[in-house]
Amino acid sequence: AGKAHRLSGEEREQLLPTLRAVGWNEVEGRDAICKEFHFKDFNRAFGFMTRVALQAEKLDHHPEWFNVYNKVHITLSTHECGGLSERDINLASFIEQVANTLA
Ligand SMILES: C[C@H](O)[C@H](O)[C@H]1CNC2=NC(N)=NC(=O)C2=N1
Repeated sequence: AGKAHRLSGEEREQLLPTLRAVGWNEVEGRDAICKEFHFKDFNRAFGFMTRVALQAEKLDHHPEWFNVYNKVHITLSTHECGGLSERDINLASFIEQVANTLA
């Protein structure tokens, strides 16, 4: 499930640009990243959440998220280390894969 240490500056320079390029942003005043996903309808949005939820359980690493109808807002951070860790990058990558197959 990846280490739970906070990402170093160097690791961030390596890992965050790819996620920024697909719409992830850093959260103001918090060491976390977030992104809003839009789907055609609630059914697809919830299907997306279901698949992410199952992977979150498998990784034992869970998103903070808000869903209203076809929109899902996701924030990722590692509570154990109080900031971004490898686990967040891994989960974000998985989330992108699922979103791309469901958009
Ligand atoms: C007990 C359980 O392993 C821990 O609480 C896990 C669960 N899911 C988690 N999710 C996230 N985002 N951060 C954590 O530190 C975390 N810890």
